[in-house]
Amino acid sequence: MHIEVISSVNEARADRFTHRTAIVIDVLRATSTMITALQAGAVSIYPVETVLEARTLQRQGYMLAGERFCRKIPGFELGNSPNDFTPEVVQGRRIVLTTTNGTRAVHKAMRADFVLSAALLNATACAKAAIELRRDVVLLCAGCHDDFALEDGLCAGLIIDRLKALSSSSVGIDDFGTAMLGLYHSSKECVAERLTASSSGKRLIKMGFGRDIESCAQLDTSGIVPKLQGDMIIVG
Ligand SMILES: O=C(O)[C@H](CS(=O)(=O)O)OP(=O)(O)O
Ligand SMILES: [Mg+2]
Repeated sequence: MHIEVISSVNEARADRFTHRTAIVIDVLRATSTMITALQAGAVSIYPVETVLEARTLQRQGYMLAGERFCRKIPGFELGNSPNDFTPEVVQGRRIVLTTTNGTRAVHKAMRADFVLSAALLNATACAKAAIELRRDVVLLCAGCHDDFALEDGLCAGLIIDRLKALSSSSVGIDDFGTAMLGLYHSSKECVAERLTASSSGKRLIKMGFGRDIESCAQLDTSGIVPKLQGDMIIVG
């Protein structure tokens, strides 16, 4: 198995995904939110790039969720805080999600044979699912506004660590992936601190979303692996 890591959406050329399994990572907060929503019983998540597309789907019974500048979009039922996606709120619902980076990243990865969503919450489950799909793997760090985001790179390193431990075949890693594996190994005793000190973490704290960082910093608390099927993300 060969593993490549793409540092941000900006670097995500379509040809990097062909014949591969793509793992999209947006720890703060979109992919953590997707995992939490599906864990809480949401039926599906429809990732869209614009607020207008989301509003159009509201008439078809979708629950609208997402953020701009970290805050809930006016008229939407939910923002991008994983803690708001409780069973009471989302069980049985079809959700449309639009966020600044994460949902854009899912769209960039759509050329892949399979598209999975990962965060710290489901890293090991996601690595296992990727191994079962028997393709080379490309990890797409969503990043922030086209730049690399530390929390996504750290999670990529964690998933590479798990892929290496669990794969029965030999594993080759590109240079950026090797660097992210090193980042994970040097951070594993202080994951929450790394998230808090990251640019995205500082921004979320400033905006009053510090509690979300605590939730997103949990390792392997979920066995849910969101998987793209057509336009929808469902439990894989
Ligand atoms: O809602 C979030 O945490 C971010 C917003 S921003 O890019 O940090 O302003 O969006 P996401 O798509 O989850 O990275
Ligand atoms: Mg992010």
